[in-house]
Amino acid sequence: MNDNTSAKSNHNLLEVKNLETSFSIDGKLYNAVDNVSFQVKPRQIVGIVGESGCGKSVLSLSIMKLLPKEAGKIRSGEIIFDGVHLETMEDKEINNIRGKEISMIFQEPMTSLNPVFTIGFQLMEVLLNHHNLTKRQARQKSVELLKSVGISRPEKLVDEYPHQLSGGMRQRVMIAIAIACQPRLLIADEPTTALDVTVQAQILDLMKDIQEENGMSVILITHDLGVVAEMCDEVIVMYAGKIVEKTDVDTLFYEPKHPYTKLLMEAIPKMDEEVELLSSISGIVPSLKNMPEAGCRFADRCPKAMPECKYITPVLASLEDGHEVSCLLYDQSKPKEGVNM
Ligand SMILES: Nc1ncnc2c1ncn2[C@@H]1O[C@H](COP(=O)(O)OP(=O)(O)OP(=O)(O)O)[C@@H](O)[C@H]1O
Repeated sequence: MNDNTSAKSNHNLLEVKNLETSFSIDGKLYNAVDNVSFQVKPRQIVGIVGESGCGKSVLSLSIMKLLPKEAGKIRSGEIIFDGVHLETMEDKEINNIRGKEISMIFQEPMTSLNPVFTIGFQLMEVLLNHHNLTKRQARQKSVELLKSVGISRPEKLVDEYPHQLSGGMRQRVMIAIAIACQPRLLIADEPTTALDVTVQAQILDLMKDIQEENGMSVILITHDLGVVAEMCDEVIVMYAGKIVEKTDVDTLFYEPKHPYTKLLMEAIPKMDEEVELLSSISGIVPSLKNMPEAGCRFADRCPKAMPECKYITPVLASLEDGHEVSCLLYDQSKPKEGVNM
C-alpha cells in the first residue's frame, strides 16, 4: 500500500463532479456513468474497481474526452484538471493536455501501438509533438526513456516494430510513451490484465517506481483488488455506473461496508485455497438498457438485500473519515423513494 505522505495534500489535481456520461442506443440515452464525483490529489494513486461493465473505462475515456464520437457523450457534470474545466474544452485545446499533462495506458498495447511504425518513431512522435526538440534529441530521449522502463537494449529496440516484442515489453513501451512528457496524471486502464502473473508484478513495480520518482498522480482502473492493495492510496468501487463505496485503501480492506465490495473481497484468490473453491459473484452487471429504474442497482445480486432495496434508491453517504457508502444498510437519512439517483 502506498504510504506516500504527500498524497494527503488538500489540493485536488483532478476533480470530477456529478459526471453523467451517456450512450445513445436506439435513439434513447442511457447513463454508463451516473452522477459520479471524486477527487485525485497530487501524487495520489486512486484505484477504480468493479466488474466488467461497471463503467470504469467510460469514466476514464470521459476524463480524456476520448468517447466514441457517434455514440457517447458527457451529459452533465464537471471535470476540473488543475483548475481547468475539461468538459467544455474544444478538441484542439484538449490535444495540448492529452499526452502532455494527462496520459493513458490501456490493457492491450497492441491496440494502442501502431503496427506499421517502429517503437522509436512512436516515442519520438509524442516528444516532438509536445517539446521543442530536434529529431536527433528526440531519438536520444526515446532511448533514455526505454532504458528507464527497464528495456535492456534500447538502442536496438527503437528500430523494432511492436510485433517483434513480447506482451510485457510492449506494455513497458506503452509506459515509456505515457511518461514521455512527464504527465501530472496517468490513467492506467487494466494495465496488467493481459500479462502473465510474473510480468504483471514487474510492470506494477515499474509503475510504482516511476510514480514515486516523477510524483505524478495515477488513476488505476482494475477489476483486481490484489492490484489495488499493492498500489493504491484511495479506492472507488463502482457498480452499474455508480460509485457504491469510496475510502482509503486500508479502510477498504479492513472495514469494507458495501455488500458488493465484500463480495469482491471474497472473490480474491487466497494463497492456500484450492482453485475450485474460489468464489465469484453470481449474476451479472445489468446492461445499460436493463438498468433498474429505481432502487439499488445491486439489489438483485445482493445477499443482504431487503424488500425496500428494490424501490428506495440509496445515496452515497459519508460514514466517517471520508468513508462513503451507498447502501440502505447504513445511515440513509434522506433516501429518495422511486428515484434512481
Ligand atoms: N460505445 C458504446 N456504446 C454503447 N454502450 C457502451 C459503449 N461503451 C461502453 N458501453 C456500455 O457502458 C457500460 C460501461 O462499460 P465500461 O466499458 O465502462 O465498463 P468497464 O467497467 O470498464 O468494463 P471492462 O472492465 O470490461 O472494460 C457497459 O454497459 C457497456 O456495455
